[in-house]
Amino acid sequence: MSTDAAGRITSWHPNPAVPRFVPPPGAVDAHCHVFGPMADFPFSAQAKYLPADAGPDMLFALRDRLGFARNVIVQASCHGTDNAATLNAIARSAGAARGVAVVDPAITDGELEALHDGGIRGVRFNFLKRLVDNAPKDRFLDIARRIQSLGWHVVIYFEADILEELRPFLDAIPTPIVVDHMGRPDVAQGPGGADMTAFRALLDSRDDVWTKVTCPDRLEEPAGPPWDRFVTAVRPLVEDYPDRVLWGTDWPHPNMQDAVPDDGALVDIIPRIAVTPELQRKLLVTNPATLYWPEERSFSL
Ligand SMILES: O=C(O)c1cc(C(=O)O)oc(=O)c1
Repeated sequence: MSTDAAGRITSWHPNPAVPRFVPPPGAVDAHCHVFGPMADFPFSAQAKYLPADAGPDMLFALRDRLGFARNVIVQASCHGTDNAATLNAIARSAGAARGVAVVDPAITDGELEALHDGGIRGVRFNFLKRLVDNAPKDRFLDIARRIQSLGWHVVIYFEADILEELRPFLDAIPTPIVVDHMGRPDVAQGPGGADMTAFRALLDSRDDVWTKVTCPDRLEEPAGPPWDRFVTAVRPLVEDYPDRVLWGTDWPHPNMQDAVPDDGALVDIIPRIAVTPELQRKLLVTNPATLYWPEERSFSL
């Protein structure tokens, strides 16, 4: 555990390996965050963790080291509903990042449009009690209806044990849905286990539910490569839903300070879950472009 004198936590690897796998041109790290810097972008009073600074310069250096071209920056829970740090990182990316915001239900339509102008293309609903105090489904649904006209989607983070309870809420969301970290299945159950079976039922219920095949470090305990159980459980999902999967590092790995993953090793998982160049291109290039840079996709199709 790395905590400085001010109690601020470092949850990322100090010197990640350069991966052996070379991502295809235009590859997107579609799930990462920025923390601060705190002097410019203070953390929320409700934050459940107090991280050290992990700002845009560090994120873009990692992107280049890993061989990626773009980032999708997901507002981290420690920044609450103030998206300034995420917007700052997008603005500093020279067009190489877009983002997902967390918004207060009282947000105005004008404020949503300003987020769109700042590169936001979705809102995140977080149901993890260790990360947020409230997850008001009725107010989330209201937001989901209001973002429809912007062409955005909903990103949702929940754990496998509440999937069934969430189904009526999920079914009512009128926009595409992206599920963070596959709704945290127990990957030790294997590809046909109860958690993956329930998650596949959600994917099969409509064709606009997407997922991020991310976080072997979070989903496999004890954490650490080679993450064989993650690969065994997730590879069939990539093969069966090749047009609805996204991949990301999850850097700077909020709350992973006791077992920080090496981002280079995380990238080297990709060819084990997406085993052909075509699957890799969909996972890393065309799928994220469809959600985050749709104006480019309409030209290339
Ligand atoms: O599992 C987590 O602790 C976690 C936290 C956050 C966040 O704080 O936003 O985001 C993630 O994707 C995962």
